[in-house]
Amino acid sequence: MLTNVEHIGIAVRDIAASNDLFTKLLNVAPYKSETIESENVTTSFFQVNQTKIELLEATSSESAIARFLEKKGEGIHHVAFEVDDIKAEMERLKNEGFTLVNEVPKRGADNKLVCFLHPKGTNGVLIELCQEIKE
Ligand SMILES: CC[C@@H](C(=O)O)C(=O)SCCNC(=O)CCNC(=O)[C@H](O)C(C)(C)COP(=O)(O)OP(=O)(O)OC[C@H]1O[C@@H](n2cnc3c(N)ncnc32)[C@H](O)[C@@H]1OP(=O)(O)O
Ligand SMILES: [Co+2]
Repeated sequence: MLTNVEHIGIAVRDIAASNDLFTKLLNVAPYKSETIESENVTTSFFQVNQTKIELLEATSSESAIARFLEKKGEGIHHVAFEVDDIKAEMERLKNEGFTLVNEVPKRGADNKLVCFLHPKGTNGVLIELCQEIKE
């Protein structure tokens, strides 16, 4: 089951400058900054009541964020929904005809397992599913 909008991902060119901008905008500092080598991104997270803003800067030209910035420029990159059982949701959505970008959940930022749905099948919006890792 999809529970809530866990975060909104925003692609930025300069995460240090955007951290300052969003700190002023939201009147709160980021609670976390994390580089995810497997995704070639550096992230920072701001808590806004029940949801979060994730800023994403590319660390390599191979990054999905670098390609997005080149084609579309800075802006909203994805919407992430929290799920209680990511494998069950992936199976359900696949059976509904959605295209999973990754067939196996992968480790994302902020202690989550994540899966993406291709934007070509979701009205042009990249959707992320994420489930908290309980250790
Ligand atoms: C930090 C971890 C994690 C978290 O825990 O929160 C993250 O959020 S990581 C975020 C970065 N990682 C990803 O986005 C991984 C998933 N995305 C992908 O694998 C790829 O971006 C893609 C969706 C499969 C597309 O890549 P690719 O097939 O290599 O081709 P293009 O980059 O050329 O794009 C093809 C096509 O799709 C459009 N597109 C791409 N990204 C988006 C997007 N975010 N929103 C909307 N549309 C998007 C792109 O414009 C191309 O369209 P056309 O030019 O019309 O063909
Ligand atoms: Co994300």
